[in-house]
Amino acid sequence: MTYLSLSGHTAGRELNRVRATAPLVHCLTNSVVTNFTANVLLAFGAAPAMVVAREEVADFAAIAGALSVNVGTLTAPQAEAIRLAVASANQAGTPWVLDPVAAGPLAFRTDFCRELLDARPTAIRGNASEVRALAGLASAGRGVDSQDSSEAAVDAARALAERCGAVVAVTGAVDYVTDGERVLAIAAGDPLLTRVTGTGCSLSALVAAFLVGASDRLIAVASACATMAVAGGLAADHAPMPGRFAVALLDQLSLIDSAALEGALS
Ligand SMILES: Nc1ncnc2c1ncn2[C@@H]1O[C@H](COP(=O)(O)OP(=O)(O)OP(=O)(O)O)[C@@H](O)[C@H]1O
Ligand SMILES: Cc1ncsc1CCO
Ligand SMILES: [Mg+2]
Repeated sequence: MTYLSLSGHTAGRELNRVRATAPLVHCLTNSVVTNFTANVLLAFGAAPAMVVAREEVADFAAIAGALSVNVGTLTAPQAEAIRLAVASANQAGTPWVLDPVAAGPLAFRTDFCRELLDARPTAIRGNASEVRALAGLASAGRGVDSQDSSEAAVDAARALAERCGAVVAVTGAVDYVTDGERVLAIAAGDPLLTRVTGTGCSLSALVAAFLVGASDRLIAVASACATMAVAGGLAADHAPMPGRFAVALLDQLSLIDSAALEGALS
């Protein structure tokens, strides 16, 4: 398969577009990464709000710019709140992102993710095993092959995107972002991004921010992925240990600009 590459110029234009509006992102995320996710959005220049009560989520999802849903520490009450938020987002035309943390081996969250796929997320952002698990659900036995390769992950992402009408980002050493037809590859980042909790989860919230007002959702999602990956690479240059890296990542998310993206992406 031929992958398209995201130009630094395009990603930089998207970055400027998002920063200029400081979009409000409603996050229903897991308890491990809630604080880090809020800090990632704030550092970049978006506005987070972790409104979680079932009594409030529907009202808030209708006025937020975007909604980010993450099942990492899913509980039955949170699932109920997510249902209400997603229904309200869909009714209001608010874009929403699904982060299917650990979908596959655990029945409760996997069944819930299946239900959420039927509610048609605007975008899905997960790692390879999560995307392959969801694609297995979505294809209902259509047989996404089981090799552990990035090609299999891209096949799974495309199958999932076709089935749901979502843009799917499958992240790892290289991020692949697809709408089922086009596939953009982003080769950036640093392995330290995997040594701190919540980089993927907070990227999903950043994806939500980039979807607000986007004219091309594939480009918007890919640009969010590029922003996190390039900021991660710059942070690793400054702080090559996990603790300092986590802090440096926030710093680089605040410093990153279109010139940095143009310099880092071919
Ligand atoms: N081996 C790697 N080298 C460089 N960058 C990586 C590598 N693995 C992941 N990344 C980057 O790390 C970020 C998070 O992606 P990852 O696939 O690890 O998410 P995740 O598994 O959902 O994370 P979490 O659930 O811990 O939040 C992305 O920006 C991705 O590009
Ligand atoms: C460590 C962990 N456990 C549940 S969610 C989470 C954060 C990474 O997704
Ligand atoms: Mg994750």
